[in-house]
Amino acid sequence: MGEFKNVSVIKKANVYFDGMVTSRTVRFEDGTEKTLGMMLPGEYRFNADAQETMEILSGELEVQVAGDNEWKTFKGGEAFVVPAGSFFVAKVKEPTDYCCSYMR
Ligand SMILES: O=P(O)(O)O[C@H]1O[C@H](CO)[C@@H](O)[C@H]1O
Ligand SMILES: Nc1ncnc2[nH]cnc12
Repeated sequence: MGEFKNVSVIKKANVYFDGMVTSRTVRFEDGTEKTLGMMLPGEYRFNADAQETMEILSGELEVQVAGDNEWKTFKGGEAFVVPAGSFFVAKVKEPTDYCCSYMR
C-alpha cells in the first residue's frame, strides 16, 4: 500500500535533532495519525508515549528498544514495534525513509 487516501496532512514539519530527523503528520478519518519521516545517518533516542509501529520503507538502521539488551538491524520492508511509554535508540546507517503508526 504505497499511498493513503482521504487523509489530512499537517503543513508544519516535525523537526528533531537539528533537522537530522524530520517527519510529516498524516491524520486519518478515524482520528489515528501516522508520520512519514526521514532519518539521516546518526544515533538518536526516540521517546514513545503511545505504542508505535515503525515501518522502514528504505534505508538501514540498528535499533535497540527499551529494555532489550540487543541491537537489531532493520531495512526497507521491515518493521518494529515500540511499547507505549518506552523508547528506542536508532543508529541510522544511511538515509532512512519510514512510516510510523501510532496506536491511540
Ligand atoms: O515526542 P517527544 O517525547 O518530545 O520525543 C521526541 O523528542 C525527542 C527529540 O527532541 C525525541 O525523543 C523524540 O522522540
Ligand atoms: N517516537 C518517535 N517515533 C518515530 N518518529 C519520531 N520522531 C520523533 N519521535 C518519534
